[in-house]
Amino acid sequence: MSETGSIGAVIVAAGRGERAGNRQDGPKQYRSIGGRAVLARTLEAFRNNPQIAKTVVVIHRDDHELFTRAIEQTDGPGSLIVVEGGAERQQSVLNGLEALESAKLGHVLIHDGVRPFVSNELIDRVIGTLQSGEQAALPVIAVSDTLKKSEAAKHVDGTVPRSGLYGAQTPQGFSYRDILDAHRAAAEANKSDFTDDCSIAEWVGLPVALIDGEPENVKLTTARDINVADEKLTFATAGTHLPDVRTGNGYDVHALVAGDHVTLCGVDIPHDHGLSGHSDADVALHALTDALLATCGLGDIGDHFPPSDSQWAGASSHIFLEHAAGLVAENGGTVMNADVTLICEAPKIGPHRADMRSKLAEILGIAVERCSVKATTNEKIGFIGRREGIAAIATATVIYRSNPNG
Ligand SMILES: Nc1ccn([C@@H]2O[C@H](COP(=O)(O)OP(=O)(O)OP(=O)(O)O)[C@@H](O)[C@H]2O)c(=O)n1
Ligand SMILES: C[C@](O)(CO)[C@H](O)COP(=O)(O)O
Repeated sequence: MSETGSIGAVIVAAGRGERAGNRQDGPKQYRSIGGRAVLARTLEAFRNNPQIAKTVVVIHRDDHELFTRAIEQTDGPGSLIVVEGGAERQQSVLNGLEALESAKLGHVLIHDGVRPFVSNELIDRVIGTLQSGEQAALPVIAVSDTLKKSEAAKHVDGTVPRSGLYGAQTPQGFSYRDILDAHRAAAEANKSDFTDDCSIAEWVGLPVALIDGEPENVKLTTARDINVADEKLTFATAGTHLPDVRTGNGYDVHALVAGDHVTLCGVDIPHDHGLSGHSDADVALHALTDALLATCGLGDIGDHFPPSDSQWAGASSHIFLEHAAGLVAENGGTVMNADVTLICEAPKIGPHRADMRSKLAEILGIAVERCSVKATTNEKIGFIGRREGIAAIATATVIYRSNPNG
């Protein structure tokens, strides 16, 4: 295909995701669904389509770090162009289109970074419509609910006939030059209230062809949308609706000795003592490793990493948890949740809880919502109460596609 006729994509991901709620792990496009960031999945969908020659992703200026982490969950950045977005979606799209100007595209597809379930067939359908001569292609779903109108959102003012009404999806496809000119004209006219790109095409008088959208191609807008997407992908990985659910628990304890920090759930915490014992003596990761191994009856951490083996002295305990998670996966298991309780008088766990949960999520490759870290003191009773040691109890739940021991 000649350079002039090639097809580009603009993926907008610079929004703040206000309706999904602000959270520590960033706006919705960086939340984990089925173990990978929403945006990583969306970008992969476009990368996997051989017809797309050039892709630009538009991100928020504060999100470079989050974006780098999301990209690590794909095959890498490749020739992806990254630009910063604006205050409104419309501005973000324009920035993305401008960044593609030197690519001499024939057509461009504009897509929401938060529609990760876009299928290859839908991308092909949009491209096919453009290649058949249409100037703009819009995937839609006919409205199927009865529509009510209400100004005050209290009582119904009337019923809107739904015939001829459609919900608009992305990717929306255009002749590159037409949509760039239309966006520039809208910016020049200070019109900034367009919620999709076809509205801008309509505003400049371009004909927009309707094509079939896909019900699965939802826009993740609310926290519920994200939870539903995570469940859908997690169950798809588990590959079953009659799950073989296994629960495992683990317990570990290590002595407090002279030192200046402890490592718990993979997080280094400054402390007036250190922990002694196997590897970095991270009781939490050791207990959780045992809990995971228990779900498939594969013994305990000592069987896999004997304390007598000097290669594990001082080792970082995430190696053990990763290994256990790998065995679970090899046996057809999907980790549904991990729960750790730390039992210690000090240090305080609360300030580190979020980092610990993120660390567990990262090691296990699951959403942070599926990881829990709790702490309790031992009410100054016994060896823990006397600050002689720290203990951890862990529970893991895993769904197996088939009997792991069968
Ligand atoms: N200034 C903006 C606003 C939105 N978007 C992107 O446009 C897509 C669809 O927007 P929406 O679902 O409305 O996302 P947000 O604007 O992030 O959500 P909210 O309105 O709840 O804050 C998202 O991929 C979002 O990241 C963008 O690139 N730049
Ligand atoms: C472009 C869009 O996805 C079409 O449905 C949608 O309009 C963008 O989301 P927003 O919530 O309107 O910003």
